[in-house]
Amino acid sequence: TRSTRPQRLLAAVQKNATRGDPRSVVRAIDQFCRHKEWAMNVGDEKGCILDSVVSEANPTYVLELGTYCGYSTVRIASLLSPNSKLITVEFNPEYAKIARQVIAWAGLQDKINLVEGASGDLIPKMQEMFGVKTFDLVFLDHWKDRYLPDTKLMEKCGLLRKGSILLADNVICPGTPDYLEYIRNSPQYESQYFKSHLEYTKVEDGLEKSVFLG
Ligand SMILES: Nc1ncnc2c1ncn2[C@@H]1O[C@H](/C=C/CNC(=O)c2cc([N+](=O)[O-])cc(O)c2O)[C@@H](O)[C@H]1O
Ligand SMILES: [Mg+2]
Repeated sequence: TRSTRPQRLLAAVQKNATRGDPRSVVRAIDQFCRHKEWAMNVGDEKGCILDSVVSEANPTYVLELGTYCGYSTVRIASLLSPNSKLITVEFNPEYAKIARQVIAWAGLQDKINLVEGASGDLIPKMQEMFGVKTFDLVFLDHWKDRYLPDTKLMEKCGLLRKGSILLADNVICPGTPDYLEYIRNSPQYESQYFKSHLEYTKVEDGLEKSVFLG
């Protein structure tokens, strides 16, 4: 049977990227998506904004919601300091299988915990499963109608501390109107919009960075 797009993306990584070199993995995926087949990675333009937020936060514990093929997983983990951890959540086993191989090719499997399942089920178990108390940074990039419920769930489970950063992809395209409305009007968050473009296109999109005030 015909291969899937994630399988072709992985093949492009294995063909064009150097084992153990995360930046070459990121570059190989961006080349593939820009010149061969579009895919819903955060991409190179928004990726630079992601890099600056991660570097500035210098987080010890990171949570990513929606691994897909592991592009942003690798991009974030490549910037983390030695004893920090990225936990990434993915409920599609096919995508998880591809992402594990992309992460392994980048040589980042020791920094990353990919856990298969639905965010709504796993968020309440983060403390017991991984010994996490709170997350310093959360990257939201899963189904857009899950951003708000999962943010409220993280608040309820005490996974956010004063200064925790939420960084949300696609707040314009495809758009997360209920999340934006909540987070921009809540006295518990200080938000900032980083205008950019939908990955590999000229369509407007952007990232919303929100600091939890506790
Ligand atoms: N509750 C949940 N728990 C665990 N994993 C979950 C989940 N909901 C979704 N996922 C996973 O997260 C990814 C979904 C991303 C949706 N992004 C998108 O739909 C998307 C679309 C466009 N676009 O259409 O241009 C551009 C983008 O940057 C996008 O992120 C998939 O890998 C999916 O399996
Ligand atoms: Mg996205």
